[in-house]
Amino acid sequence: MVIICKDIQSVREAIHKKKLENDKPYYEVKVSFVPTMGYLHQGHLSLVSRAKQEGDISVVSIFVNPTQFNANEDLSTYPVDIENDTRLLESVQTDILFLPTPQLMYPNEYSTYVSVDSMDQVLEGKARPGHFRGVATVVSKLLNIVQPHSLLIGQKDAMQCICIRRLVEDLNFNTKVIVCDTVREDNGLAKSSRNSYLSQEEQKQASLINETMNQFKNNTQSFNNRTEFIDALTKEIEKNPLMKVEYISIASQSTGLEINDDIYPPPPLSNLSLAVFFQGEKRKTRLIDVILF
Ligand SMILES: Nc1ncnc2c1ncn2[C@@H]1O[C@H](COP(=O)(O)OP(=O)(O)OP(=O)(O)O)[C@@H](O)[C@H]1O
Ligand SMILES: CC(C)(CO)[C@@H](O)C(=O)[O-]
Ligand code: BAL
Repeated sequence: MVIICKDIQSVREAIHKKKLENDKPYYEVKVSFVPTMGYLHQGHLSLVSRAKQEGDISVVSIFVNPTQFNANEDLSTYPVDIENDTRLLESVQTDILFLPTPQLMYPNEYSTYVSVDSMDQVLEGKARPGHFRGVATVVSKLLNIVQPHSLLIGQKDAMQCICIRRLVEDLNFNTKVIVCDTVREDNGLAKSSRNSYLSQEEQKQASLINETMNQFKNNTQSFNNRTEFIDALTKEIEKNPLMKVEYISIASQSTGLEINDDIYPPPPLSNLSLAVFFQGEKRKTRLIDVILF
């Protein structure tokens, strides 16, 4: 059974007890941590499986972090299903689930924020002002609470990975950051909690995003420069009238900053990432994806 902890003291005690119960000497027992916003899917579970390989105690948090949402984003409607999440976490033998409330994480007098300044320059940071400040703040708090040896995050959120790596290095957290591959549907659509906003038919249409990204990545020689590449990819995706490209980025995998215009084709291992608004029948959904050149 997964141990469910709703406050900071109890999650620290649960980790301490698990360390004592382990056959290894206390200071050799390793804790792996997977922070999430819940409504779990196979992408999240792949991180937990990796966490179990990396450490002796697996801790997952579910917290829909208000500070990383803008006023016009979907904080109030973000999908929640703690019962099903708990079942899924038990199916992969998670040891501890931390379930804080907004009031616990941000009490009334709360006033400290962590900003990774370089994230203001990356396209995802410009598109979501304040978002990475919220991510960096909550991840710092969670790392201080759980004090894990390793932190497992998903490559799908490529700019978030850059933000968290920078944060961990700059603030000397004693934690190894492990970035895990994106888990996809059979048709290539990256698994995401927000896919639940789309119908099955809409998800099928959304899978064209990844298919088109891969086609373009394999055809860089058909374009003279990066502007032509990005314009053509935008046009191709927007052939579907339900899809509107927010941005397409060709960026360094380590900084998230755009690769210089005169460097074309993009160097191996740079990121091709994007955000697309999908106007579904029920609502508009912001989808992101990333592949490597
Ligand atoms: N398809 C996926 N494959 C691997 N990891 C993933 C995938 N989707 C999300 N993750 C990772 O799981 C962690 C928690 O993410 P989160 O709870 O926001 O899920 P999400 O599906 O990305 O949600 P959203 O739809 O809101 O973007 C993050 O490190 C994220 O990168
Ligand atoms: C890392 C994270 C849990 C911080 O709230 C969130 O941004 C997410 O789920 O990717
Ligand atoms: N996985 C990303 C969380 C967010 O979009 O806020």
